[in-house]
Order: sequence, then C-alpha cells, then structure tokens
Amino acid sequence: MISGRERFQSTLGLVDLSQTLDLVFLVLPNYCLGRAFSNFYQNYHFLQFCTSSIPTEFICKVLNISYQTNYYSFSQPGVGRYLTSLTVQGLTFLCLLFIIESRILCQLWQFRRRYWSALPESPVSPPEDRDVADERKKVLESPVEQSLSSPLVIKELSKVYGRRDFLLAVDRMSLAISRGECFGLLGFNGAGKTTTFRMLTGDETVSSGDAYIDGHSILHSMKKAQQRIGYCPQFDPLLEHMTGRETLCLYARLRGVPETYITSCVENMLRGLLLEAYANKLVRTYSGGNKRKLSAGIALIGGPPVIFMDEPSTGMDPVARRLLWDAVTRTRESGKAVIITSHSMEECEALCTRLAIMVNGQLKCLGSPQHLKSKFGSGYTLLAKTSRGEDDLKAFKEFVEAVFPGSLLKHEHQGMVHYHITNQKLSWAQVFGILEKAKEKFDLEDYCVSQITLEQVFLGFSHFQQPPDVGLV
Ligand SMILES: Nc1ncnc2c1ncn2[C@@H]1O[C@H](COP(=O)(O)OP(=O)(O)OP(=O)(O)O)[C@@H](O)[C@H]1O
Repeated sequence: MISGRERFQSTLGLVDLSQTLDLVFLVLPNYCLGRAFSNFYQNYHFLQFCTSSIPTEFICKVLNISYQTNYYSFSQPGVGRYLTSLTVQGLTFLCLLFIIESRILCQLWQFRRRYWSALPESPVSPPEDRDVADERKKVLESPVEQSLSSPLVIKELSKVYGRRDFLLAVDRMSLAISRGECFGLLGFNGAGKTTTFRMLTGDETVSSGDAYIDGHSILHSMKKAQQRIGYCPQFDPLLEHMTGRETLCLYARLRGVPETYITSCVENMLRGLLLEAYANKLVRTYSGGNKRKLSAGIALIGGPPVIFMDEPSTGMDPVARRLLWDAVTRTRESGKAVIITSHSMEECEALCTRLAIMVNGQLKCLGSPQHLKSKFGSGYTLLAKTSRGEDDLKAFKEFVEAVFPGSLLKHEHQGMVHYHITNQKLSWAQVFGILEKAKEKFDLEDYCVSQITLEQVFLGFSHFQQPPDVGLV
C-alpha cells in the first residue's frame, strides 16, 4: 500500500521531472512550436471558463487550474518562453547558415594551414620529368595578366588530408590549360585526380597554392569561379524527382542561357546524348548509363568556359560513349577548356590534346598522347599466336629473342605471346619482313605489330604508385 504522503512525494517528483524536461526540450524548435500552440489553446479555454462567472472562478481555484491573462507570459501556461526560444534559435541558425555559406571557418582553417603548418615532404621525389618541370616554370614565371586571361591556371596546388597522419593527396600541381584544349588527367586509383577536381570546384578546401578559373582565384573569388565551370562529378548528383528535360532546363537557367534559347539548347543536348526517349521520365527511373549521360549534359549545357569531367563515360554503352566524345569535341572546338579524367586510354586518345599521368598526387609526365608514346614507349608491340604445340612456341620465342635482341616477353597465354620490341632503330619494313618469314617457318596463325599504346605507357608508371600509408609523414 502506498501512503498518501508517498503518493504526494511521487507526484511532486513527476512535476519536477516534467519541468526539467520542459526546460531541456526548449532547444528543440518543433517542441517549442507544438507547446506554444497547445498552451495558447489551453490558456484561451481556461481563461474563458475561469473568468466567466464567480462559481467558475471558485471551481478553478479549488481545482488549482492556472491560467494567464497575458498569453505571452513566461509562466505556465503562457507561451513567452517558447516564442523566445524559437526566436533565439532562428537567429542562431541564421548565423550558422551565414557562416557555412560564406565558408568563413573553411577560410580560417585554410589560413591557419597555409601560414602555420608547412606542407609535409612528398614521400617519393625522384627528379621531375622535363615536361612537367617546364610547365611548372611556365606557370610560375608567367605574368599575372596571362593567368587572368587563361581559362585555367593551377599554381602549386596541394591538398593534405589528416591532422596528425598527413596524406599528401595532391602535391604542388602546376598546370596551364588554354582555350580549345582537352586535357586528360590519368592516374591509378587514389592518385589524387578527384581531389584536384574537388579543390578546383570548391567541394574541398585547398591546403596550399591557388588556381585561376577564367581569371578568378579559387581562394578569393570562388563564387565567380564556380559561375564559370561545368562539372560532371564521379558520382551522379541528380535530383531524382525531376525529369531529364526539367533537370537540363534548370541548369540552363542557372547558367544564364536566355529564356528564348533554353528549349532549343535542352533539345540539342538531349538529342546529342541520345536521351530523347527518356527526357520526360523521372531521373530515379534512369539506368546508370543514362544518369551518367545526364550528368555529362549538365556539365556541358550553356557552354561554360571550363568544364571538368570525372570519368564521364563510366557505364555508358559504346554508342553513347561515342556521342559523348562528339559532344565534348564540339565543346572543345568552340573554344572551351575541358579537363577530363578517365581510365579508358581509348577515350583519352580520342579526346585529349594533352594529357598528364598522375602518381601519388604528382604529375609524372605531360604532353600530347603521341609525345608520351614516343617518349616513354619506344619500340613496337608484337602479338603472335602459334597454331602448333609447345615446342613450336618455344622455338618461336627463341627466334624473337635472337632477331630482336633486348625484346621483353610481357604475357604468354595459350599459344599467344606478347612482346615489347625495344629496338628503336628497326623500321616497320624490317620488322614485318622478319615476321613474314617467321609466319611460314613457325606456322603462325596470326600476328600483329603496332606502336606502343598509351596503356603500356600508363602501366610503365605503375611501379611509382605507393599505398596511402607510405605517403604518411
Ligand atoms: N575525404 C578524405 N579524407 C581523407 N583522405 C582522402 C579523402 N578523400 C580522398 N582521400 C585520399 O586521397 C587520395 C586521393 O584520392 P582521390 O579520390 O583524389 O583519388 P583518384 O585519383 O580520384 O582515384 P580514383 O581513380 O579511384 O577515383 C587517396 O589516397 C584517398 O584515400
């Protein structure tokens, strides 16, 4: 049995708890709003009832019903405390929004990083490639006006991740990209390509260095720089509840395309990327490849002066890929600067006027695809398949190593051999002459001789790539 005294004490305890919770929940805007409505309504009825006649006033006193003649009183059941809390929260969140939008904290953090902490030493620093060094020199020595007139100039841009264990994701990158150029940034997974793009588009803070987009510094006038870029990120940032057509219209408007041209501009883009059939469907129903097409369309629409495309053709079928290449080439030829990352060497050869291979945040080589092939991939590639058994294959291998001294066997699989013929002095005629004779002698089913491919040049840099923890200082 609970005595009356105990019941009274437990009631007092509950009242204390409810008052404490009421104070704690004042930090929740939805609680304040709900309580304000509820108290206002309750107070209105109590006030009406308790002040209507002497007997009802007496009843209210006996039942200890409290009410406020001033609805906005801070005492219960007034709504003053809830309205005050809502006002304070509104102002606080407004200030927070301002701080986030104006990126004040990011800028303070960047400032601290730049002036108080030196960049960690790069873990692997062999002598810099001549072309990369020349590009750095050109960028650093060029007058400011030149930086301001180029679509994209990157000056010693670096990114460090981590506070204690530093990871130098991008290491003092310097690069200038001109109008009408399509620049390919190649690299192994984790080389720092996406981080570079994220810094240039304002998604990521810069640890040191600067870049100018159409003359606007990404450190000092990021908003203006952002107005001049089109960006197709690695993962599709699409509004799932809009249709493809609506999405492109939205971005065309944001880019400032005059209202009269928006329809034709959007229709051209839809046709160019083979998206017409899906134009009125919701984006969430799109396949991966179609989402990628739409992301590429968003980057290209309105013709911004600088376009970043992070692996744009991933997941696209061969037809769509070629249509995208056409669209990128048209954009480049109209004088825009396109910067693209891709793991498809075919794509890089088809699109890029210049490219660089990035390893552990550093550029390892730079130049046109042909320049890189001539510089890093001298010699020929030989693929041959013998139709007979193991003995013939062995004899053919001995023959190749004898007639092409220094040649390297890259792969061997089910009678098929892949050699890198390193002798640069041999002419095409000599190589074909030797192999035509070998074809009869060793009964070759087929053979193929070609110039070193971009992929082989790329693979040649694989030994430089270090796992992330090696990069920690
Ligand atoms: N937010 C982050 N915090 C810490 N480290 C990060 C962060 N983002 C990227 N990194 C690291 O920075 C390095 C470069 O990453 P990044 O995504 O730029 O590579 P990538 O060249 O784009 O690779 P992929 O070809 O796989 O897209 C990697 O080692 C990665 O682990």
